[in-house]
Amino acid sequence: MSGLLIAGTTSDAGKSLVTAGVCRWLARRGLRVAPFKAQNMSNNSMVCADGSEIGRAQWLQARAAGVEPEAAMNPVLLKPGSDHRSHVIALGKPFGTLEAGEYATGRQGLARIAFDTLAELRTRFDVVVCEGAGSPAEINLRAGDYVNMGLARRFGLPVLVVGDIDRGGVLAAMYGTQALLSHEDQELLAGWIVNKFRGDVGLLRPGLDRIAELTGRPVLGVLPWLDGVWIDSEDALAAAGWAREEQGGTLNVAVVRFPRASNATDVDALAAEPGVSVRLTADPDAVRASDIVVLPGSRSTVDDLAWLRSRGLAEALSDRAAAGRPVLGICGGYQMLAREIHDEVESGAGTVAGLGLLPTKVSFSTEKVLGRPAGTWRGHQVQAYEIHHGSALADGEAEPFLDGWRAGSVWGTTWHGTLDNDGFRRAWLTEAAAQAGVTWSPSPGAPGFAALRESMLDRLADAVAEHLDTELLLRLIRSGPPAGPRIL
Ligand SMILES: NC(=O)CC[C@H](N)C(=O)O
Repeated sequence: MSGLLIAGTTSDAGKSLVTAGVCRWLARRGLRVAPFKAQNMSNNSMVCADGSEIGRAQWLQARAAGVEPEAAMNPVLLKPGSDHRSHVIALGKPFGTLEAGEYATGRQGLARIAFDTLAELRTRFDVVVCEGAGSPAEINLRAGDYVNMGLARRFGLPVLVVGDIDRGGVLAAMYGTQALLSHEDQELLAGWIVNKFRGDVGLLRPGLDRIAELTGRPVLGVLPWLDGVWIDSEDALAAAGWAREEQGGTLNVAVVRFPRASNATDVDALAAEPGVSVRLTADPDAVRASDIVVLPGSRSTVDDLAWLRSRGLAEALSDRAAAGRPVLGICGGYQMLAREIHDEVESGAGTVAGLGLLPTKVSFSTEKVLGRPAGTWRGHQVQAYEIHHGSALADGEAEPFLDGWRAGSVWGTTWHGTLDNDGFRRAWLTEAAAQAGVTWSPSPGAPGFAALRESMLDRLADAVAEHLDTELLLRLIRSGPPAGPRIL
């Protein structure tokens, strides 16, 4: 079998979820499927069983495929720490930093790693479904590209391009994408998928027919907008799908929108809980008014702490703590709650004062901690993962809370993913709601979070089966790009 590359006309066209749906659809047919993204830029990541770190989306796609997530599925992960600098993870482990200007020179070695990894992965799986990044029409990046057409050229992969009709301009984006590609690259372009469609597909049909005619490429199908399919977003907070949905709960949770939020998928499980409304905010009044406030992880703890202060959010958090209203800090957010932070590693700032809401001191070490710890809280099992350089030590009296501490209404842990554990999440929410003076209890019979994720993956695979020309999809995967296609 050959494989496939799923690219997009834009970022956020839905490539990750379409890839997840295709992975599950192929797995249902009894094939051994692996997802692959040569290079991901994201601060939402996951720790695999072997201790390697990969992008959250590839972890989800591996789950969709029913295989164990591993470093090879996302050999290069760039985690932006600022607008100009990314922390590079290669094959699941720290690999230094890359300045924006260094991409051209720094990338060659990374391209080699990605190509070697895909070559090896292809020997172990029946099909590898590759996901592109951004858009292949970013021709300014073509020379060093190893994620989009550069990857497809190297492996002779047929490329399907996903267009986002919800954003508008999808026909122009499809045509324009092809027109901007070189002849060599157009030869690999095999067809189109229209994504996130709401309404009557009959109205769209003449446009689709015309685009197929003009481009000489078939439209494999139109995937509908799927409500409720949003968890495990690739972009930290910015694209959190639940932020776009009406939730209408009685327990209000505010999640502080750090500029460098990381692993913010932690709050997905709160947004999925019946009776809970989650909002992203940078507004001190919202932080004061909400029942519960979550400080998520951060790729740049000290910088995001300074941002917090500059926005008046630090004061709002202190007021909450003084009034006994709950605040939960997770990893970077937990570090900020400390009395003091010593960091010569991530920010190089030395010693800075923390918010002083937990009796802890944090110090950063060059050694990165990657792990999948487990524990219990009030008798509930908790499976978690951790990704950090900074560690907190107690500097006074507090009640143990997972690996961290609780002092009054302020809770903190380095562990991510704790809220995915149904028993723990519901017990903690009940206790935090009581601290906030709100009566909230879990809805009997509400699905667990893992079951919700599974049903989301099933809905994606069902949409692939129902709306795409799956015969053509299989033919492309087996036989590669079409022979002699039209070149614009
Ligand atoms: N995952 C996180 O929130 C990381 C926190 C912090 N940036 C650290 O590396 O320690």
